[in-house]
Amino acid sequence: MTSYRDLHAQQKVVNLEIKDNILKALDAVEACGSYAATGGLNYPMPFDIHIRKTDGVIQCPLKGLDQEGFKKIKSQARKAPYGKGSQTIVDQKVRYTYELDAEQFELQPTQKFDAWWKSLLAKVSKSLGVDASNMDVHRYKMLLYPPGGMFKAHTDSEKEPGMFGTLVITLPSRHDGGDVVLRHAGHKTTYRSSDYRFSWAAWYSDVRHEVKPVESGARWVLTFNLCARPPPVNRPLPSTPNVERHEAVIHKALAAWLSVPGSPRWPYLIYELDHDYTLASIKFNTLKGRDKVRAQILDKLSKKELKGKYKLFIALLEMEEHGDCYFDYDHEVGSKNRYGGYRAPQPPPDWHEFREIESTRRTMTLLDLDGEDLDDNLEFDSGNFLQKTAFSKGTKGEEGYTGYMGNYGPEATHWYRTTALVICSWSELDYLFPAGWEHEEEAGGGSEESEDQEEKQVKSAVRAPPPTAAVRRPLNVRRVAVPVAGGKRKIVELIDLTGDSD
Ligand SMILES: O=C(O)CCC(=O)C(=O)O
Ligand SMILES: [Fe+2]
Repeated sequence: MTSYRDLHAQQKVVNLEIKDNILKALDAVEACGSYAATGGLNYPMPFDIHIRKTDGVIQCPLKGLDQEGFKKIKSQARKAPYGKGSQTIVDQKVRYTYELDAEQFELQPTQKFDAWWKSLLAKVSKSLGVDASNMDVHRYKMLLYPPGGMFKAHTDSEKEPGMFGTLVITLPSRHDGGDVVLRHAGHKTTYRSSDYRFSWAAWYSDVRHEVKPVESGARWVLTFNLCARPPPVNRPLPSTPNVERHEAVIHKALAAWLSVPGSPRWPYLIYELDHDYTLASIKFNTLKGRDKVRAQILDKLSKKELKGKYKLFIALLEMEEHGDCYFDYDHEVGSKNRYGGYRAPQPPPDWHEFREIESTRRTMTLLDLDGEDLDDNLEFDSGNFLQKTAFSKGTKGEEGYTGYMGNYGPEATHWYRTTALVICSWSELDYLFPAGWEHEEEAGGGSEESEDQEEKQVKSAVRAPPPTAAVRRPLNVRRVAVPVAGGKRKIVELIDLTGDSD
């Protein structure tokens, strides 16, 4: 007969397997890029633009397009058509923008152009998950959107052999509206070119996208065809990442975890992100590359197929290690040298190894995907990390050090920080919020919702009252070791009063 102990041990093995499968499923997302990517560019631009005319050239105003510049460019342009079946037609209700062909204008590079272009293409190819050395980029059109200018939802046709995507560079011209909304496999990305002076966006050709009407000003862009090099004959073109396949694998792995009956399963799981984010930048819509794809998949599953089963958070986590450390008396207190002279104490090194450690792990901030800051300073268990070594990415953290104090040996504190996604089972949210939490229960089940409804979805109000036992401290505290009398060091807390402290 199997004993309770054996059963327990078996369950533990099953649970470890479940955890491992979730880790593998999330790590696998690493293999693919995003279906679309966007980013800002540093001004000034490393090129000038000339528009060719029969009787000369128009030098484009790159400080920002004004009325006069707009008129000049428009005078050389035509209304852009769009493809309808095998025809191209002009219909202002579907597409309203002016266009110039690649032959009508010239980019005149400055000295910095080559390095700039290389680094831009590296960003584009990395975010789309394409090998940069196999990508050619061909200038295609200059587009000018007047107020009211727009382009209804469409996918891009293959403008030349090997084309698999589009790159857009938005040139300096003030405008409101004109957002490009990109949708793929139930996911949505918005490229708000009006937020930048100079910026880029890229997407795979099969990604459905629309340019929302420009409300004021003019939107001025260059478009480029992203092509596979050399044009493949029997080789498939780079294509949109198979987000659905990843989604299915992650769904299965999470469902296995969520269906384990109660304890001893992990009530919440922590997945360390690829990139580092600061308190200011840690938000769902500022996640980068694969972090974003992972968060999008987990978010979608939590709202659809696994609705009501788990809640997703983004967190900035801190591990604090405190303890006695090894001490070199002669080094830090000073000593006599062999000629009877005195050797002055040396400043302690920046980093000390511990003899014994006590460690605690806390959240510095915990946000839901709407950016709502739910709490900080919640203790968490590193056993919930999916990665085998938590805080693995970081190099050495920060150290606070108290030197030799007569009766006491030297002590040090090390702090490490990392950012992570926290996936918490709905029924066990109180493990994460031990002092209790209030929420509007999210209905279980996996009903499909329309995109509009989804956007309007009422925020689930998870509120964690301050933990009673935990000491709350301001978020933007930095602890540093400062020298004090006698060549010693003391840990002080520096509080940045300019930022928002909790
Ligand atoms: O204006 C843009 O950013 C995109 C234009 C576009 O979708 C296209 O030319 O196919
Ligand atoms: Fe397009």
